[in-house]
Amino acid sequence: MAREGTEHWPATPPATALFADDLLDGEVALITGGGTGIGEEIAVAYAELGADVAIASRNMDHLEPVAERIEATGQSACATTVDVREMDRVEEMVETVTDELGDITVLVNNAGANFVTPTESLSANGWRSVVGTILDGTAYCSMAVGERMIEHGEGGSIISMGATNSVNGAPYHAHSGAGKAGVHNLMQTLGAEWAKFGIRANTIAPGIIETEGIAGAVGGELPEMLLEEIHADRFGQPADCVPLAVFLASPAANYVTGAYYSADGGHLLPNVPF
Ligand SMILES: CCCCCCCCC/C=C/C(=O)SCCNC(=O)CCNC(=O)[C@H](O)C(C)(C)COP(=O)(O)OP(=O)(O)OC[C@H]1O[C@@H](n2cnc3c(N)ncnc32)[C@H](O)[C@@H]1OP(=O)(O)O
Ligand SMILES: NC(=O)C1=CN([C@@H]2O[C@H](COP(=O)(O)OP(=O)(O)OC[C@H]3O[C@@H](n4cnc5c(N)ncnc54)[C@H](OP(=O)(O)O)[C@@H]3O)[C@@H](O)[C@H]2O)C=CC1
Repeated sequence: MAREGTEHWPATPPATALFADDLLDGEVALITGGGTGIGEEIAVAYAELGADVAIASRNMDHLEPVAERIEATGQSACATTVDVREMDRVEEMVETVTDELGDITVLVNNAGANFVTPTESLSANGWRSVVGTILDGTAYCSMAVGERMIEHGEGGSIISMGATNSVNGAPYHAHSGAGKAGVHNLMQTLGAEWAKFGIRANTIAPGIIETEGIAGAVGGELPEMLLEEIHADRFGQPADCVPLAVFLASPAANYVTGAYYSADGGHLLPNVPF
């Protein structure tokens, strides 16, 4: 099933082959959900490019092996548990990371949740569990880290994982689509409000990326028929999302805020002439 690359749509090379190896020297990055999938790939890439990296999620079993991968690059790591749906846990996380690694300069709101279900079968608790993680979690982490960035006075970069499902509706994952649309709007708001503090806020919107998380969300393997909608004729891999996350964390994006970048192999583009 995995399609890492095809003749016309080869695999995205590792960050070390694309960027200067000191690009993120001096940065302290916090990546929520950094123990699995896309977040893990971003965490390791940031460390390989010189950042100290903190990762946080509910389950320490996910985090410890990734912290070891970060340390193997020679950078410092911090692994700490958090449920991003709870503001007091988020505040504790930010305190722990700041104590261990110093002031956070890059926040990646990557923790996510989804499952596929008809909306008429979606319970209030099901809605809350997903929207709480995606939208409340992104807001709480951005507010807690943003407050520190403002106090510290040296700006920073906030990067949130959106999704292409935020654009044209999200049949059978209404909670996710609505939450991700809110995430993009929130990044635009913060980009506007916090520009005066030198804080940039941007959204990356993956298409369909092969991870254990999405397999769980769709209840098994991704159906092959979905490829008919993807011009690249392959599903994405976590590595396909990394270059945008590196770019947005780096000085290359010093004039970029409120932006929305998709990494979706053309999933959002129409494939019929009418
Ligand atoms: C087709 C093409 C697509 C193509 C899809 C393309 C999508 C691209 C966009 C985004 C993709 C991704 O994010 S992929 C990444 C996904 N990653 C993850 O989901 C990882 C984290 N997930 C989780 O922790 C869990 O799966 C999740 C349920 C979301 C939260 O767990 P919690 O322990 O907080 O919650 P729980 O107590 O288990 O459940 C809370 C409520 O949700 C309900 N619930 C849980 N799973 C349910 C399910 N499958 N169907 C109905 N309802 C469900 C429960 O019954 C509860 O409601 P009550 O019974 O009423 O109490
Ligand atoms: N894969 C895809 O096709 C797409 C993914 N995305 C988005 O990209 C991001 C990464 O997705 P992907 O790598 O596939 O998914 P994963 O399921 O691998 O990653 C989600 C991560 O979030 C953490 N997490 C979930 N809920 C919480 C919570 N309440 N508090 C703290 N951490 C939490 C999980 O760790 P733990 O269980 O330890 O808490 C896990 O590490 C998500 O925001 C997702 O919505 C967007 C579009 C498509």
